[in-house]
Amino acid sequence: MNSIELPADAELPSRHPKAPAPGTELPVHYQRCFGCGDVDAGLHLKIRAGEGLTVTGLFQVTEHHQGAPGLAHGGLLAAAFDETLGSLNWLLHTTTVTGRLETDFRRPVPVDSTLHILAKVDGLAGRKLYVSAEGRLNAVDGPLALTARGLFVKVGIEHFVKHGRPQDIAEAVDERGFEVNP
Ligand SMILES: CCCCCCCC/C=C\CCCCCCCC(=O)SCCNC(=O)CCNC(=O)[C@H](O)C(C)(C)COP(=O)(O)OP(=O)(O)OC[C@H]1O[C@@H](n2cnc3c(N)ncnc32)[C@H](O)[C@@H]1OP(=O)(O)O
Repeated sequence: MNSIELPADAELPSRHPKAPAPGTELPVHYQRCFGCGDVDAGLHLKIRAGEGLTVTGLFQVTEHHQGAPGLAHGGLLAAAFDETLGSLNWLLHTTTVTGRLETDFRRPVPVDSTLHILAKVDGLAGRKLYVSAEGRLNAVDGPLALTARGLFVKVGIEHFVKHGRPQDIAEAVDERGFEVNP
């Protein structure tokens, strides 16, 4: 498939009336999520609702996240973007999964950096949610390290029930009654 281009018929969706207020730290959507959950080797992302259709993510890069010596692994950086972009769901009260994610690595990210990620919704066309993000080193206006564009696709809860491992689905149901955006 081709690069992600916002189609001409895409529209900016509305912020859901019950979206978390700007500045609110978003809840963990699933305790065993690699991106935001309580997973030893996970990313432990802290994500907050922003103004409008934006969220901000903080990724503290540790020695456990290396690819090259002293530098963050590119796949983990892409994962941090995937999670932060996915969290835009909280603002729309939708459930989407990543269809396509393009990541541009513009500057190395050293261990001990804090990556400041700003993600936004660019448009919705049918089930396709177009999103983008940038990541800066150590400050919201720090050096630009990564940019990304994503295409997320709306799915129903049955997507997870059908494809997920049964014991994990059961655990997720116990955790939050399968309410995606309570
Ligand atoms: C208790 C748990 C509940 C969880 C709830 C979460 C919400 C909570 C809030 C916050 C959480 C944040 C969590 C973020 C975590 C990070 C996100 C992830 O890691 S997601 C996992 C990785 N992704 C996948 O596993 C998808 C695997 N792929 C699929 O399942 C399918 O391919 C899917 C659903 C993406 C599409 O399949 P189709 O059969 O439903 O639909 P078709 O017709 O193929 O696509 C729909 C449209 O999208 C386009 N499309 C699909 N994939 C595309 C691609 N790769 N590139 C371009 N276009 C694509 C198609 O061309 C089509 O477009 P046209 O409507 O015809 O115009």
